[in-house]
Amino acid sequence: MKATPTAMPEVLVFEPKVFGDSRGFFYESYNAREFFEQTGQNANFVQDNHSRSARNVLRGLHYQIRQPQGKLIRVIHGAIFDVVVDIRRSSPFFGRWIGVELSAENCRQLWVPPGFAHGFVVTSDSAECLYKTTDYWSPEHERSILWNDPELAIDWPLSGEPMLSGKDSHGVLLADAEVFA
Ligand SMILES: Cc1cn([C@H]2C[C@H](O)[C@@H](COP(=O)(O)OP(=O)(O)O[C@H]3O[C@H](C)C(=O)[C@H](O)[C@H]3O)O2)c(=O)[nH]c1=O
Repeated sequence: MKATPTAMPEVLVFEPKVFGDSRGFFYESYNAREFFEQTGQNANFVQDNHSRSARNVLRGLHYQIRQPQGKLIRVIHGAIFDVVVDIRRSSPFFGRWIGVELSAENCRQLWVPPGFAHGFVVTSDSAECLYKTTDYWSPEHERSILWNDPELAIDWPLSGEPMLSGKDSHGVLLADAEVFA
């Protein structure tokens, strides 16, 4: 598992070693020892999530203001443009975003530590995402930042208007959001 820092160095792209043969392929999708070696963190993942979305579905930008979740995201069908926003006021990257293509094809995974808002848009006909989280879902602590906040100016690869949940249609601007110290 090779880990590559992104423009926000705490956010890492993992590329697993994929063993292909005439039967298909095999790879370790998670290895706690390797995760620690690559991140220096003993992530205690407590929840696995699985979502499926159609093209142009945009989920996000979500975070939990309490019980913030670290997330290890991968795609097992289709492709997404995965976006992370640093919402830690003390960070030199506060208000900055990065986007990474995760797909069943590239087998890449994204490690998003606690302290970031997370979202993605589906760029294939459909996509299935699996992700581990380091804390439990806590709906009362869930917050949404508006996907098209002009201050963030995220360059979403959209083909037309995105398909949003009611919650995501009413996200708040970063300037008005509860953020981390
Ligand atoms: C997140 C979550 C949701 N739910 C229930 C609540 C709703 O009845 C249903 C759909 O929830 P929601 O519309 O919040 O799902 P997403 O829009 O995919 O939310 C996720 O999308 C972005 C990309 C994230 O990073 C988070 O993991 C998460 O916020 O699943 C649960 O039962 N457990 C959970 O952990």
